[in-house]
Amino acid sequence: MIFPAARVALRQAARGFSTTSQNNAKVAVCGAAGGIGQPLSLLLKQSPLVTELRLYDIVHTPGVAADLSHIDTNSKVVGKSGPENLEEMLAGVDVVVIPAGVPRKPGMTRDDLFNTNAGIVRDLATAASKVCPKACLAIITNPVNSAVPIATEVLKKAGTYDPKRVFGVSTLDIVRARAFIGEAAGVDPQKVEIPVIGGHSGVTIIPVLSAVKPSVSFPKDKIDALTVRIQEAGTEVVKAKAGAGSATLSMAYAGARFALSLIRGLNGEQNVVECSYVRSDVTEAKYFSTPLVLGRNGIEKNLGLPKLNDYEKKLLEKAIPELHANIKKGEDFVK
Ligand SMILES: NC(=O)c1ccc[n+]([C@@H]2O[C@H](COP(=O)([O-])OP(=O)(O)OC[C@H]3O[C@@H](n4cnc5c(N)ncnc54)[C@H](O)[C@@H]3O)[C@@H](O)[C@H]2O)c1
Ligand SMILES: O=C(O)C[C@H](O)C(=O)O
Repeated sequence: MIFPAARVALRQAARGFSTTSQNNAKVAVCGAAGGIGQPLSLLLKQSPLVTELRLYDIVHTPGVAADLSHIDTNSKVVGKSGPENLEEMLAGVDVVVIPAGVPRKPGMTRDDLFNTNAGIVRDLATAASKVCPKACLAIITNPVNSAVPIATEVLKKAGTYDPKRVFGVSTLDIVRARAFIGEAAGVDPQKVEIPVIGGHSGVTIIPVLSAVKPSVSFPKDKIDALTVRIQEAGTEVVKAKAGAGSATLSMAYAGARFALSLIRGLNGEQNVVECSYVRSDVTEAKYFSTPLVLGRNGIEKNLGLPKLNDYEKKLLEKAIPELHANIKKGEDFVK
């Protein structure tokens, strides 16, 4: 028996190209000179799926671009600073990755970043709506739970909104869950599969430990500890960095994984699945992260809620009011 994905690959091979050889993606990174932006750009520069990398920041971007452009991979790198160059950097790109904005310091919540970062996301989405209206937006900037509604409202006003193309990047929650579960269960984290659903802050982060593959069974106290650690992992890093910012390297890894998955989907590769915080009717919350099949138009299919046990249903109940409040705050900012 030939599986559907294999059948597609065979058909494409017969037509003279493979699913991964259509590497013609133009990617813009906004916030490219920052703690996340620099290593994220490095990882994208290393990928054969990226043919052009456009780097934008309010400072230092030409230097980062000059540095990266000396790497011997087959992609062009350009970088410009300052709002007067933003539209040029975004024009016609396929994917815009946004790690622009301030990070947390110890004692702050992600929501405390709203006042500074909301305007940054609004302005970047406004520029994208003008010069790359078909691009997929991957928003890393916190608070993600409010930033995605902000970008959505901006694009709606501009008449360019496509819910299949606006993503809040929650991939770091998956990456962390795999690392912590791998460590706890004594298995290779790369072999661990787990959906982390909901949003990207505290109680809105819902690791579905009952769905872990390969199946592992943890006692109740371990499930509690793992759940809280995954929910509070960002704060763990903020505390450890002691005022020098939040996760940057693991976020760059996660951001690159998500951006490259988007490109693989856009290229027509089959069965590319990632969890991401998107417009959703899966729960009462207008935006919610669930596993998504990525394809030529962004979201190909929302795979919906995984089966939840009673413990996970309680986590979901706790997450919804917080998500409602975060979403409303983002929407109200643009209205
Ligand atoms: N989604 C996640 O899982 C996740 C993980 C880690 C961090 N974050 C968030 O990512 C953001 C960036 O974190 P960081 O550690 O890279 O911060 P950073 O301060 O090191 O870098 C941010 C960069 O954004 C730039 N910037 C500021 N205003 C801009 C604008 N208007 N246009 C373009 N660039 C602009 C700054 O000049 C800076 O270079 C923060 O909001 C942080 O909370 C999200
Ligand atoms: O915790 C933060 O402020 C950054 C990010 O959202 C994270 O999860 O590491």
